[in-house]
Amino acid sequence: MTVKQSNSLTNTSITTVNVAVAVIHYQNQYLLGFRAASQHQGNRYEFVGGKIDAHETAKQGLIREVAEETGINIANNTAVKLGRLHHDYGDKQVCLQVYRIEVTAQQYAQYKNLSYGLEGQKLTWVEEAELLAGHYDLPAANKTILAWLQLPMQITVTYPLSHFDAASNPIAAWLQYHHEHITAGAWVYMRTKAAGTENSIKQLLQLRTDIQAITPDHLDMDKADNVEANNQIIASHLTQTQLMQWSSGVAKEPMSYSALSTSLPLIVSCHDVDSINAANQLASIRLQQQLPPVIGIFLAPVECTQTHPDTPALGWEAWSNLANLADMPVIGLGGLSPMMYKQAVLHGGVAVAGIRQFLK
Ligand SMILES: Nc1nc2c([nH]c(=O)n2[C@H]2C[C@H](O)[C@@H](COP(=O)(O)OP(=O)(O)OP(=O)(O)O)O2)c(=O)[nH]1
Repeated sequence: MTVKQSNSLTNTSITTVNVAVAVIHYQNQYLLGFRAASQHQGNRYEFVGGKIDAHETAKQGLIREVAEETGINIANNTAVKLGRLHHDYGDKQVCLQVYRIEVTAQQYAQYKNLSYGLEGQKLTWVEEAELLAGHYDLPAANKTILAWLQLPMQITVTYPLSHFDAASNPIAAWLQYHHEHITAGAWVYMRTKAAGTENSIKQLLQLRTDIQAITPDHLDMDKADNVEANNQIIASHLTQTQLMQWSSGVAKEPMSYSALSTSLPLIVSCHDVDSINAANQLASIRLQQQLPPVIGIFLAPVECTQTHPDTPALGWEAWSNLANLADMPVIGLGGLSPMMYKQAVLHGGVAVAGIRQFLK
């Protein structure tokens, strides 16, 4: 069933098909369907899903479609909102409302040998690493979903350089501390909160080739002495202030697109409704311009923190309401520990991040 939606970017009325998409997995096994040749985007793999009926919410459509196509009842599973994305296929415009659902061990045991769905379509469980490496031919819109799925369950944030002000050489102290205390294989947001730290970040990446980095958007990593470490940099980060500056620039001159990283996916920080709306606008423009997507937002502070004692905490309920507004995966930040991952998921998040409790 189709719905009319107003596209705020072009201000024209277009017909968009709202689709519920279920990224169903059990640990690192993901369920894919195969679209029949006669269907739109036929002969491609897909996540289970289909059109949301006019009387349904996205989650109701998701539960119905999964049951109709596979027989799996996900009504009692947690559906984690990954995001919403518009895609123009030329012959059809879709708005995919994407959720990740981990089935239970019992459900997996019951359905792991399922090779055909209830509508006669082929179904297959595939390895996460192969799916994310692009080994399965999915519709073009799914490229963004795969980028979202790369996000880990937890992200470490570095201490700012100022934390080491008492040391005789704060930069050396920052480097040594993080060299020793970052956990193996971590994703690390390199928040030094200081200019001219490109080389320190690069040195840390050379010392810790096992980690992946999110670097501040204003840092020009190409300026670092040698840039081999760049393949460890997987995203660029925008503060809420940078995001709002970008947004007001676009409001003044709608056709302008300022020089945010065009080579890397973005992760942005948000604290309120206005910044989430700006992040959604940024994500939408990047999709239209076929630039690497906004893969997540840090939504903070969930709880009070030592680093920002004067900033009032949102609390999980307000955090959850804000997280719902975001068109991309949401990462909890502020006073959290890795143990709070499950709580974040129950409130609509995909990951947790922090400094102290994420370092060893
Ligand atoms: N199910 C699903 N659809 C996707 C994915 N990616 C993507 O671009 N799409 C598009 C393809 C289709 O244009 C649209 C889904 O519509 P559909 O035709 O499968 O919906 P439906 O099951 O209600 O279909 P039908 O019975 O009316 O044929 O969304 C995906 O991963 N899963």
